[in-house]
Amino acid sequence: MTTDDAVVCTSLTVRRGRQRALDGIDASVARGAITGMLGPSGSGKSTLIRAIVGTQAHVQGTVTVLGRPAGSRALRARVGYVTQASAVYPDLTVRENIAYFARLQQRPGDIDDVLATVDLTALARHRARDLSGGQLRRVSIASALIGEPDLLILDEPTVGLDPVLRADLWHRFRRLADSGTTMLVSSHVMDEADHCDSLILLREGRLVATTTAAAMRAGTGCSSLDAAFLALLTESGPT
Ligand SMILES: Nc1ncnc2c1ncn2[C@@H]1O[C@H](COP(=O)(O)OP(=O)(O)OP(=O)(O)O)[C@@H](O)[C@H]1O
Repeated sequence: MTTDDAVVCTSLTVRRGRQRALDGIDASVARGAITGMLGPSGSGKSTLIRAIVGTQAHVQGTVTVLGRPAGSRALRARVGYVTQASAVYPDLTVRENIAYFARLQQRPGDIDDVLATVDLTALARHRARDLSGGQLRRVSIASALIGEPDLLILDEPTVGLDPVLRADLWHRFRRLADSGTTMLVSSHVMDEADHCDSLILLREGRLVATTTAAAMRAGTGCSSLDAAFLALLTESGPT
């Protein structure tokens, strides 16, 4: 972990009911890069994201975001968070949705720039209720981008999208990272690791590894990332 880290989690444990949804996680997110948070359903990805955003209860350990404790008031304008649930008003147009979120920001970005970033310029006047699932996902992302966050956190943004739309979204995430936005993106699709600069791998609330797709393949001898993940699980032993 270095001063270039946007997020540092130390000994992070979260109890949900009787269970530890996260158990002693030490992990970091490098600035200006794409970090993928990968693991099967129920492995703790959303819980870890909420701990980083500062909305998770029963957090033990420390989570530092952009040099401040997670959830600090000063971070509100600097961290964008796109949840799995849609944050789009169906009766408003695409532009009206983004304009609404812009009004919640002290220093909003330019709506036309944000529309262009997510390729929604041509749909700006369409009502959100008439959009496809992939288009709606881009409206949610635009609503977070309008705050010009330093750190953008996306919880399973590609779930349910076809391969073409998924590839398109990853292309846009890369452009955002190249322009200096730190990206933390969760997924349960191991193939998406190839789009990330570094990886946080989770299983049943525990950290399996912090690694890269190349290191996963080299270390396990598996060309398929699914197979490499399964090999890492075997190496890391039973939970
Ligand atoms: N409200 C809750 N109360 C108690 N336990 C919960 C609650 N929500 C989730 N959990 C448990 O916490 C653990 C982590 O869940 P979490 O939603 O963080 O996983 P995830 O990796 O994001 O899963 P998915 O990919 O399905 O969204 C799971 O074992 C889940 O059953």
